[in-house]
Amino acid sequence: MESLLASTSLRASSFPAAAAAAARSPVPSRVATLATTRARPLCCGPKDTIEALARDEMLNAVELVQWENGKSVNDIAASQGIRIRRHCRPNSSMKAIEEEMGEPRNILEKIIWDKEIEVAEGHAKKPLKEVIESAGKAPPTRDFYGSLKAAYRRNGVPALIAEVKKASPSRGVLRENFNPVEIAQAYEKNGAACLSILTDEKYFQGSFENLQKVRNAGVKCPLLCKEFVVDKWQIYYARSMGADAILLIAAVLTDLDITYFLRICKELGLTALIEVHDEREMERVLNINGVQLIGINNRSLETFVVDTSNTKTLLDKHGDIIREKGILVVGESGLFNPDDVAYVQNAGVSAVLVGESLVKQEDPGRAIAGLFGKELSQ
Ligand SMILES: O=C(O)c1ccccc1NCC(=O)[C@H](O)[C@H](O)COP(=O)(O)O
Repeated sequence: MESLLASTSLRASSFPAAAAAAARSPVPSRVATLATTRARPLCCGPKDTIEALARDEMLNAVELVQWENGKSVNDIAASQGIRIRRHCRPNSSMKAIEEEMGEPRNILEKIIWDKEIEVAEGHAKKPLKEVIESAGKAPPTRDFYGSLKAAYRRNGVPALIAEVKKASPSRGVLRENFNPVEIAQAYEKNGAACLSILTDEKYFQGSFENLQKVRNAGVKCPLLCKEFVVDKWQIYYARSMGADAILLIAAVLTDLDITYFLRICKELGLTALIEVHDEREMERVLNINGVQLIGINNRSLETFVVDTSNTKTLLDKHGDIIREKGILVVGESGLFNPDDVAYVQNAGVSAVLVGESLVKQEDPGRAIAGLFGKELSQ
């Protein structure tokens, strides 16, 4: 493949802000050679991302240089501490991919590799242009962020994002008799501020149809599409199926991906919940403009280890800057009782995302009062 920047003539010199930044950049000699560099082929790359961000001068000079020099997506990701690799071969068989790259190193990487193939199939069935049109015709979004803020103020305990979750890779099937609409309605009736609907089929037995069904059943709580986003197609698709918010996982997405996806979310009126698990991811995300909502996952998606002290550790270190920026924090995973909720509330979260401990109960709606030690008002 020819270099993206070479083929689209997106060079620092074409973009005044990038060129100015280049002048200040610590790598002036490399920048100076931009116009003449014959770039190596890219392994793959979010072509549209680079084009759109370069057009709007949102790329800095260093990023441009990286692309111009043919750094692959995986090189750029690794330079940001991202351990999850992309295979970037969505039309190949998994066998061929594994022959080249070895087996996925952990469950998250496995999910992402399957997702790359699944998204390419989605594109083939419903091209991006069509999905964008459908997203444009969807009923307006409801305010996910505002709903969390209001519920926290109203109840004095973290606002609840209740998860409609049938199964998970770490726990297997959580609920045999699974009716997503009934569960969603029970959550809403019992004070959930927002709902999270898992849409991954292979690992969570969820679906985009579940999201659509819940939306069409008249549930008023804003809905988070809980998906493993690797491509903008999924964001438009989620909106077209009724999502009000979408999850973006920092362990998977580069800073550039997050920046670009945030821009798409803004255009669509979607709230983005940016999920972090460790120090490095938190630092990266706090340096990205436009972040409103950060989820701290207590579960490592690579090892499945759940540790609620993760929320406290990250907030002890970054709480001040988070409050200064007006960012809301969601404590995610492994919350089972009022003590767990109080612990993450004291650490500084304004909301919690809870699946297993609710969905496993016979009456998931009634389980909410058990989780908080009191009834929540709607
Ligand atoms: O839940 C898993 O096993 C899992 C595995 C790999 C990637 C993601 C996974 N879960 C997503 C979540 O983070 C949770 O569904 C969510 O935070 C709720 O957690 P819980 O209350 O512990 O069900």
